[in-house]
Amino acid sequence: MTLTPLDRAKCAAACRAADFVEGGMKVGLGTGSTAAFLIRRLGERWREEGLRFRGVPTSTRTADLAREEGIEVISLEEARWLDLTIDGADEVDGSLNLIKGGGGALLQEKIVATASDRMVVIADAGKRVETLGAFPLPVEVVPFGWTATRALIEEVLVGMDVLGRTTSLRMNGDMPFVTDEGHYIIDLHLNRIGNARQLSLVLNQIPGVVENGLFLDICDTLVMGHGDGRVEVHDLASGGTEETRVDLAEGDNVFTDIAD
Ligand SMILES: O=C(CO)[C@H](O)[C@H](O)COP(=O)(O)O
Repeated sequence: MTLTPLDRAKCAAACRAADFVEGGMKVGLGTGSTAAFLIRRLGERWREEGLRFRGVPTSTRTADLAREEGIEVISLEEARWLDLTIDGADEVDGSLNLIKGGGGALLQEKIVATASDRMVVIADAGKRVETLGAFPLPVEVVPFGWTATRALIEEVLVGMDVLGRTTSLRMNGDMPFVTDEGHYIIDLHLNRIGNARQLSLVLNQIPGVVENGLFLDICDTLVMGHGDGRVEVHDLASGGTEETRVDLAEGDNVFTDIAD
């Protein structure tokens, strides 16, 4: 099976980040295709190295995959606090601020990441941007009165430093997409977000808005993969960047399982 350079980049980042998990840790497990590579790799380490840790999933999809891999799954209520969360992202800027929620799991992802000593983001190099906003910003809303909530969101966007102002209700076929918590998602097509902090605060003040996909000052480390197996690890605290290469042969099973 031929794997795309994009899959290789995601897998390289995920395999490198899997090394951050140590025995006895409580680990937040992200959602999405990059996070799926991570969970496969952690499953390998569980079986082959006897690595034992407890995973807190950020979605039912991730919980199912982690259990399939034989990883011990606990809830955030049981864990209370986590050593580490590893998750994907839709966009990452130079300060490691993020847009997340492309997979619709932003609420659990934000709660889990915020309840962690360290958040590590795994991403292919295409996710790196100068300024956030080309990827539509997901906003999770309560279904009750969602059209009124959407109108209020569109109203506040008028005063914001953004380029685009259209919004769309995320769909799943003919029906609205429903999150694990039973909410809807409104995607904001902003193109460029000039002041992410202000936008995040204003959005979360609108009644009916549960949370938005801006993750500001939450990510500590970015592990960015390239299609040739190169991986850059950017650490915010030290300001340092380390470059390594992941032996992709090592991740072959991980690749195949996901690609299938
Ligand atoms: O935020 C997310 C899910 O809500 C994902 O982490 C984000 O969408 C990236 O996904 P992928 O790794 O598939 O590109």
